[in-house]
Amino acid sequence: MNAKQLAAEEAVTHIEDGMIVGLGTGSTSYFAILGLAARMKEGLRIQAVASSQGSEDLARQLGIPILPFSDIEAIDVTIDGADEVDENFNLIKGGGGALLREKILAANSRKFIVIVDDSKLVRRLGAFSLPVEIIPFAYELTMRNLAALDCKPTLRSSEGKPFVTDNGNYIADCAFGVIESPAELSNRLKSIPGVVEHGLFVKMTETVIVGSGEGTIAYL
Ligand SMILES: O=C[C@H](O)[C@H](O)[C@H](O)COP(=O)(O)O
Repeated sequence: MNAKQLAAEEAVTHIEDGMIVGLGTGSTSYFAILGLAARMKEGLRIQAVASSQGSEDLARQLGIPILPFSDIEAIDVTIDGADEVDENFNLIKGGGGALLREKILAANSRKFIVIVDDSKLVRRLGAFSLPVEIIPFAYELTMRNLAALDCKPTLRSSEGKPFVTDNGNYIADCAFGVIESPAELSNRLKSIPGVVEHGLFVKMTETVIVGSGEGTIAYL
């Protein structure tokens, strides 16, 4: 079993009958969705909400019931991956472009479990370019304002065209280098008109499960 799958399958053991589960996005969350479906075959009863169309489609294919958001008050547990995790449990997310919906789910969850392989652990965030979701209107100006925060923004592209998120927006991948203060940068990013959301998750989780290539699982 690979490191991502190890972490994902451990996270799935936290899920109990009757829970509403938030489904993350990405290659690690993929294993969590598979693990939930496997536990449902053994009798677990859950309902889910998804952080991307891709995760929703996968869950439906596997028979996991998806609820409309109008039907829920809160999410019991969300399980999701991350691109970087620092020693204070701050995260960079959005490598797959799903950061906005992921952050909405995480912010509305009683428990947010982060699952990663050990390559994602860093002392300080920033080696991974920070994904920032921006609206397409005048995106060139928004990217100039991002650059003024002392980063190098690159418009994410896919097959020669701008990558478009599930929300119809663009992603600017911002190379900051070491991020000294994630909380301060978060506020500065959110004050730029045109920025919808960014991939810094500051103090949003208390549970990080790490799988390693050696087959071990650790709780941070
Ligand atoms: O937008 C994507 C998400 O934030 C992912 O959870 C993150 O990029 C980690 O992805 P993976 O599990 O594929 O490394």
